[in-house]
Amino acid sequence: MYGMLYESVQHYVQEEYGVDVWKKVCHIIDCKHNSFKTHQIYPDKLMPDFAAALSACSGESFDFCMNFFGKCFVRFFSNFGYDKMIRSTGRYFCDFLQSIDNIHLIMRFTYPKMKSPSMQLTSMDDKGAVILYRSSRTGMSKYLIGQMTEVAQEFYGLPIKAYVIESQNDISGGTAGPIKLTEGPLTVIVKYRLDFDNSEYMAKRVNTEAHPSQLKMPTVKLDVFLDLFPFTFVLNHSMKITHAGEKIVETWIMHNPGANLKGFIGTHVMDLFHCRRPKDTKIDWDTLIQMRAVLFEFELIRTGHNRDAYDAALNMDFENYDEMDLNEAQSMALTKAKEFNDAHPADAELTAQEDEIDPATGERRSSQGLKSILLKGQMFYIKDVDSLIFLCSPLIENLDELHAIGLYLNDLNPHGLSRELVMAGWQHCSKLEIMFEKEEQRSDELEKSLELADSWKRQGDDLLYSMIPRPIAERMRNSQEQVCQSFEEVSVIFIEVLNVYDGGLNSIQGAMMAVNTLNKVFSALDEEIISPFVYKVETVGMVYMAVSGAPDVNPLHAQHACDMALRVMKKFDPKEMGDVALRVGINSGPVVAGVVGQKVPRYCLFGDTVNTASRMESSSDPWKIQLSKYTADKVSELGYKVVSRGTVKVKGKGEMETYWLLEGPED
Ligand code: HEM
Ligand SMILES: Nc1nc2c(ncn2[C@@H]2O[C@H](COP(=O)(O)OP(=O)(O)OP(=O)(O)O)[C@@H](O)[C@H]2O)c(=O)[nH]1
Repeated sequence: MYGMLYESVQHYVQEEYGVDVWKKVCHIIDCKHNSFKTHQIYPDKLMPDFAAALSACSGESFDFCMNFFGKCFVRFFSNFGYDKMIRSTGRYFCDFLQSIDNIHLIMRFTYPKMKSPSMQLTSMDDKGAVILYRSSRTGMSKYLIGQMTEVAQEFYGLPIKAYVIESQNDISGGTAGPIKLTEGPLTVIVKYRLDFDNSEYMAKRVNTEAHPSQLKMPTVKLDVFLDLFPFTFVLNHSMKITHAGEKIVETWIMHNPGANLKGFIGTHVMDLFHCRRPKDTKIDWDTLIQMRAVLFEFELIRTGHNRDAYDAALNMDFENYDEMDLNEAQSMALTKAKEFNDAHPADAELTAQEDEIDPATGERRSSQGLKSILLKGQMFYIKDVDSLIFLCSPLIENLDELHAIGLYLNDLNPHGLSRELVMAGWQHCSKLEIMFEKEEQRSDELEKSLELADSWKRQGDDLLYSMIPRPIAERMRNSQEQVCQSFEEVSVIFIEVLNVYDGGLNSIQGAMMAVNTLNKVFSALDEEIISPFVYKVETVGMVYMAVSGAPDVNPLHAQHACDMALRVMKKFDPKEMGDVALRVGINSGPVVAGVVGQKVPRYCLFGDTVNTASRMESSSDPWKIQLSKYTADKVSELGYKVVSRGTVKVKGKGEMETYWLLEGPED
């Protein structure tokens, strides 16, 4: 179903129930769409699913929610100016009720893949009317009640009471069944009674029927009608075609090469046509008499198509002909007809061919993959001949379709609007195509720039998170607050790379070498940073600083710091490092952490714990891990092997008892 219907639901649920309820509804049905595009098609089942979810959130019934959604749609489509179209259907609500089908028909250019429902006004009286609704969707019957109620109130100031009097295949509640194109559409039929004050409209109708001008008109010969409407046909009580306009007969011959020219007149209408709209209508005298106010669409059944064959067939009698007299085109027509009948023996008697609906486009496609002609019009009863005449025009959307049917503009009656429709459709389509292409291009460009923005954002985030821990950065982004946090206890690790710079080489070469070595070692250390257990704080010169227990509080910070130090030592083989060596120091204790600086902001740690950890490193030995007593005590209880180094004179700290970390509990 087109996104416009879901846009209206999202808009008004948010407006009337709040954004949080809408989010909850989407969460309940696991709807991933943040918004809906008007002209994009979404699954039908979303509508009843939204209703069921809103019913669960609001406590209203499912039917109430579907009814509410129908009202939302009517309020919403005014944004597109469609309200003008509703108001222009007629003075009275009944005029509107007779035009709903036509509204959808007109909309088919804007919504080319629409599978719209059909609605017929089957009877009316002073106190209201009866509407017959047909759809290939289940679960929408209360949606329509909401729409009709809102249109009556909004556009006609008319309170109505609408209720279902009969229904087939409709389910209120639960999820709409999918439209099963392969097994033929599931047909939902619902008959509604609409109670409202219809007396004024009925009074007006009576006047119209008895209007003096109607009574004085002289009778008109049927041929005049058939000239004025060359695609028209006349039906008798048994639904056989008794008369027909010349263009419809010509088109029928063209589309049915080899058919008996006399096969059109006298044949049952349903042997020659499919009734496309209203869907699944029983074609018999009583029904058509009742539905004279309804717009019908009949599609000509075709068994093939060949313009030349048509020309030839026009001048030959397939019943009796002499092979010798045939001209080239006629023998081709004959051959074509024979080939076709041989290839389609079942179709030879012109049985109705089940044209598929192409699921992708929703278009009518006959077996030859070409379009069939669609006639749209109304049934009128002609008392003088006690027959029904189907006054119609071909519904042709554009020049391509006109050609595909084998017709020309001159075949269309000039006084009708068919020609304008074709040209407008063609211009409209070509304009629409241009607009759609532009729109498509714009949305592709938008898609690309969004992707680019996304990747820049990711790169920016990666850069930011390399300077500031992600949770801190997100806190700062959300609240713009300056982040400064104290931690009761963390473990700070300092690792220094010794003898990187070889003074023997000239300064540039030596520096290049140093940078390469440093980069290799620091990258290897980066691999041992396992978030959220250990966080890299910074590198200053040859010194690499990390912390466990901040920004993510972690009671096992001492173990994680020691584990990282032990992993680092195992990562390097002193024999392969030449003069280069590593020296590690760890200390635990309280720190304050915060982001400092506007340009290139840094996440820094402050406090004596840091200074002491640095001293543990600077007073350590190459390839050794020196722990403060506090850290050593914490980890030795957990199986880590430490050995006292005795007391060490530490700058700024005086005499300190320190420990070497030898191995972890698993080593
Ligand atoms: C005037 C503007 C209108 C527009 C542009 C419009 C357009 C549409 C569209 C695009 C759909 C979705 C069909 C699909 O995706 O296959 C739809 C469905 C529907 N429309 Fe309209 N419509 C309009 C007026 C109305 C009115 C006034 C009514 C009834 C009072 C109505 C009754 C329905 C119903 C019941 C459906 C649900 C589909 C179904 O039951 O199968 N529409 N319409
Ligand atoms: N990389 C790094 N080193 C730090 C940090 N805080 C303290 N240190 C080092 O820890 C050592 C001890 O710091 P302090 O006790 O303040 O001594 P200082 O007088 O500032 O520094 P010295 O000149 O080394 O004595 C110093 O070598 C500092 O450079 C820090 O946030 N990052």
